Amino acid sequence: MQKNIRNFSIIAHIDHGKSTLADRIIQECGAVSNRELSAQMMDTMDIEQERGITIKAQSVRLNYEKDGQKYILNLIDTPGHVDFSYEVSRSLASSEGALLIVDSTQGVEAQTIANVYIALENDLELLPVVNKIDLPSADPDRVLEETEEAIGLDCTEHNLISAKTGLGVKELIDSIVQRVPAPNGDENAPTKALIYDSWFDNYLGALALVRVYDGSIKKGQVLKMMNTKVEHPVLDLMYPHPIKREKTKEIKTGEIGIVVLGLKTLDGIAVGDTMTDAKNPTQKPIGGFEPAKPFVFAGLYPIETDKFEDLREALVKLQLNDSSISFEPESSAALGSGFRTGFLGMLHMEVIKERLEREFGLDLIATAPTVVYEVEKKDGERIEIQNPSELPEPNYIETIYEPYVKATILVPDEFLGNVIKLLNEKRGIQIKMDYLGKRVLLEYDIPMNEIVMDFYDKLKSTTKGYASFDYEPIGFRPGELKKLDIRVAGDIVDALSIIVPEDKAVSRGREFIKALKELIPRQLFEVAVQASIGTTIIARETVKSMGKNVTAKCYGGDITRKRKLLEKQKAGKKRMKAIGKVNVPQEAFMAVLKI
Ligand SMILES: Nc1nc2c(ncn2[C@@H]2O[C@H](COP(=O)(O)OP(=O)(O)OP(=O)(O)O)[C@@H](O)[C@H]2O)c(=O)[nH]1
Repeated sequence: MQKNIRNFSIIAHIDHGKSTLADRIIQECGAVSNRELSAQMMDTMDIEQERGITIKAQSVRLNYEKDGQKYILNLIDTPGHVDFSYEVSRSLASSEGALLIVDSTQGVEAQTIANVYIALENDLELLPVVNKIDLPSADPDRVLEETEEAIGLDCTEHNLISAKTGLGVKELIDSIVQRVPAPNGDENAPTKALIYDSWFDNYLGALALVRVYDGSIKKGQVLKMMNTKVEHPVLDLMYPHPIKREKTKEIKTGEIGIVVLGLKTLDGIAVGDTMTDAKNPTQKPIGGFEPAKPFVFAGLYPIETDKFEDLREALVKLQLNDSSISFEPESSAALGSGFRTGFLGMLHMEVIKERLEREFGLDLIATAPTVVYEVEKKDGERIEIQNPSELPEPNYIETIYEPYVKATILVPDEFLGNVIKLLNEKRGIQIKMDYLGKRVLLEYDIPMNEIVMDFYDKLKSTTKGYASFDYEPIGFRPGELKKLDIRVAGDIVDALSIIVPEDKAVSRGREFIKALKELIPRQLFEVAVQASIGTTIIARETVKSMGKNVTAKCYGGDITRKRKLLEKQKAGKKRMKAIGKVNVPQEAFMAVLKI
């Protein structure tokens, strides 16, 4: 019965307590015994637990009884980080309501606002929930007032809770039952279901987590993915649960469930696609499908050149789990053979690199991340550039387009000057500036390239950690851009090339090679480090030679000490990549992030 189903998500700024609340609701509904209750059940991946962040959306089906009526509560946890905003939007599209969690010691933050926009686009009923009221510094009145002001949401009806102690959580569940609308799909229409998450299970193969809008999904039914056109019979159906999934023969209208298709890869099971009956398809798919698109690219190279095939195998395996990664072989004169790999954002890139090293035992060099540029050539052709070294010669280029984002920033007014200065340095364009009590809400359009560098760190350090930040891609705009090359000992190191705004080329080139000079260890000879645009050298530094022999200062006397020094020198080399005659450490490839 649809009238007794409630589908809801939890949205919040990072660390405001989503996962803690999800655990508490699960416990309150008796879905796990106390023995099974381990902290942060909803965050299941190792790296998620270690970093305390939610990467993949998790869902759970719960039973709840109120006034003698039995309800099914489907809780949809959403990823908390900006890199995964597309998953947030699909999770929200699967719900009728959302709990808007605000930390009573912090107040509304950038991500709260960004997520509310997505929720409102999806017409969700928003329930304001003020969390962490057990803390002495909690100020729920101020936080509620701020929520009304920043979001324009009527907060007369709200819940005050402590997800940690459980205070107010039962009342919150009652509010969910009362206020979140029941789904109202057409039970007799052809099957129509939204895939809002998909992943790979070693035993079961590809799994799709779906929300059924119309009709139902039955075991044995042949389903068709409307966008990718993949058709496949349903092998099994399950209800999602963090510990034990329950099998079912049918996922009915308005419900969520896991579809087992027995496919060996995730190909064709795309988040955002619509599933329907292959023989009796629905007329229109659920709107707004866009394939997850990598925004940030970097080269990944094995330090030992014979590990190239191992790296390929590892990437293939990871892609089974995470279809948003893309990779293509590339070769660099400096680094040898590797892969140009695409990620959803910087955090995603770090997580994948860490998993490759940890789970597959690979030692990798990663080049500096870059965004995707679009180049319109003089002959009219438009090409995509994922690697700065591929930029065509200037005389072939008509216009270079770069991706922009809409950045939302909340900052205490005492730091406003610092933040505006930083945004100007990063070529930001102010769209909006509003006061919220003693804090300021800023909206800026800003080139994405400026924020994949160390924008977030700089923002944090210039505001003593008080600013919060979120962003959303808004498309490409033309830019006055140039390729900056780095030469080490006279040779261009392709893996160090970057694309820079023309009017900042000289200053950034200078800073870049200054940083490189510090990172490239002294060699047996003097090494020139230069920045150039085309054939023009715009800056130069010299790494002084260390003299002929590290053992020279031992005067030939102490032979053990001499051997130790030579061994140390040898070990030091291993973590380096030899470029021509010069050994360059991993840090040098990330030096660009510091400028
Ligand atoms: N004192 C107190 N601490 C809380 C409460 N709720 C959550 N916390 C703590 O706040 C921190 C963040 O909570 P999480 O549940 O991990 O936050 P989250 O929003 O899920 O974070 P992401 O998954 O990374 O987006 C943890 O250390 C929790 O223990 C609360 O009601 N009271």
